[in-house]
Amino acid sequence: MFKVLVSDPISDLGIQKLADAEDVIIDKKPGLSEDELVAIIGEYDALLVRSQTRVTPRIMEAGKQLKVVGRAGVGVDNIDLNAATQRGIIVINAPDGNTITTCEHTFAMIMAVARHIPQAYQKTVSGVWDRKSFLGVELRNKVLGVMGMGRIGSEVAKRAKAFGMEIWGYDPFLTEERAEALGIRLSTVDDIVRNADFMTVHTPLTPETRHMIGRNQFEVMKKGMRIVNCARGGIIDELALVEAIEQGIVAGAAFDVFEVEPPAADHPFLKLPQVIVTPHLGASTVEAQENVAIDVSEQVLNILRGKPFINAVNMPPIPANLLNIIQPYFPLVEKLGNFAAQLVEGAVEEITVNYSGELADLDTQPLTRHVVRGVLSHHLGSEQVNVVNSLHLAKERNVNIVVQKSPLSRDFTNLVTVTLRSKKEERLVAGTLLSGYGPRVVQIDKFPVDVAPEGNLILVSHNDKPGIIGRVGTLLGNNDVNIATMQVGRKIIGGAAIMVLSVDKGASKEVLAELASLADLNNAKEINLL
Ligand SMILES: NC(=O)c1ccc[n+]([C@@H]2O[C@H](COP(=O)([O-])OP(=O)(O)OC[C@H]3O[C@@H](n4cnc5c(N)ncnc54)[C@H](O)[C@@H]3O)[C@@H](O)[C@H]2O)c1
Ligand SMILES: O=C(O)[C@H](O)COP(=O)(O)O
Repeated sequence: MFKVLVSDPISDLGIQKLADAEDVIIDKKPGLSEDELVAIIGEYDALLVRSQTRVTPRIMEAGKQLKVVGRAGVGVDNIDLNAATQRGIIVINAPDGNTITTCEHTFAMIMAVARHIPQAYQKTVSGVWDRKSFLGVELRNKVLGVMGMGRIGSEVAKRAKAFGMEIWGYDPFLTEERAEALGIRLSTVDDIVRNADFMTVHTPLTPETRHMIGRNQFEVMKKGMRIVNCARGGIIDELALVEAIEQGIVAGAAFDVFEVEPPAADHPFLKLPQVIVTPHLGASTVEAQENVAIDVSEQVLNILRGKPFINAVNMPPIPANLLNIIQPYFPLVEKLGNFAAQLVEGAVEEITVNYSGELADLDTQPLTRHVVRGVLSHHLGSEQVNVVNSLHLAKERNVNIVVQKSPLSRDFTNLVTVTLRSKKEERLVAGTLLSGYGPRVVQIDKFPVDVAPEGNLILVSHNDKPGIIGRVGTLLGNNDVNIATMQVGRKIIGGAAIMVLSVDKGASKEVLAELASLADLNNAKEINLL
């Protein structure tokens, strides 16, 4: 049974599928402090949050069973991604579910700041009929600067065009072609602050975007600018904005998000009549909350059940078409890594993965993560290592990872070769996915073999001499070790050879030692690939 803790208010309808799953128990405990979370998180496999819960390193540390933190929304700045990656905790978000809702809120803010709607409402309900103080401006023919042309920024731009606005956009990934397709002008931050009548920010908060609109920008800003922030507090320097309002540079501002949330009671935004505020409501619609909760629940369920998932933010995304091709290789390559790790003597210093054949043309990084997981889990345990932290753990241990690609594969359509180098030796295991037969190990060191990488295997290195197979079989039989299959590989008659036996149950250390002491037998090793 998987236990899931929901620590923020998340749509009940959205998490219904998770709640209905027969292998999941959900506990809803919104509003817990960090200490309270630390005290209970140890019993949970998954944590579902919105933006309120700060998922700190302490919480991750205490979450000994925690496999996934699901963010029902976009921003993950409340989750310590480094701590999650180090512990192999997958962090996923729901990036698409609240795009339109947040775009619509942004537009509501643009309209409200253009027409003083909240201020006028307040005065009217207080009994004052004031038709003079709230002269607004039209949106038509005004320049709207959009910083960040991602999901929300692009939707805002589309709607602004319908209002007859001219859109100037800035985004490091915005190309001339895309700008043209969107019908907007590709600009810079400087162009926008100098020329726009309205400006709206839709970037994440990063070291680069923190205070991207600050004193320097306000100094050169077009007088009478109206500014909207429905993205993240801190993209616009709040104190510099207050100064710019007081100096008459900025005519109005609409903020949904703040550098510190909730803002202190004496925050100048709450006093200035030119500033309108909402309490981080950008994503707060019935539809968006259902969407993000459904998206995140589905992925959390996939992760808990060991199925493929999308939207992990602490590992690169795998496009669906690539995933379809490489997913069947995940178990194979992980087993190759694990096989090689059990073969090699001494601490692994380098893992070389060679992809040949059709795989060589693809992005193989997800496969490499699985290979490394297979290698490291031999010593660190499969619970400790997963595809999120495998590369990180290898780097931490100074294990060098080399990836090679050879488009031509002589005997197989696809071949993955894993070579492990330690101070003592270098060992190689290669495998392929054979249509109709599944994963096969087709080479061990220099010897061609054909072995299914599963269960208990005994690997014997010996000299190719008559009678060896019989002696090995008799010894194992006498010790109640039943041989299911046997493969012998050699390069030349009478030379060095290997024997790979799949056995129904593992052999004891004593039996392996006895095997190794047989005449013409050099080594016997058990490989466990359960
Ligand atoms: N107020 C809310 O409730 C609410 C709801 C949803 C999203 N958000 C926030 O809105 C923001 C945008 O969300 P999104 O879904 O559109 O994200 P997105 O990832 O689709 O878009 C962000 C864009 O910002 C761009 N960017 C990054 N650095 C930049 C820089 N220095 N200058 C200009 N552009 C830069 C990226 O290239 C990207 O295209 C995020 O901060 C998100 O957390 C807020
Ligand atoms: O990043 C987001 O998705 C928004 O900021 C929404 O946050 P919320 O889920 O706390 O409303």
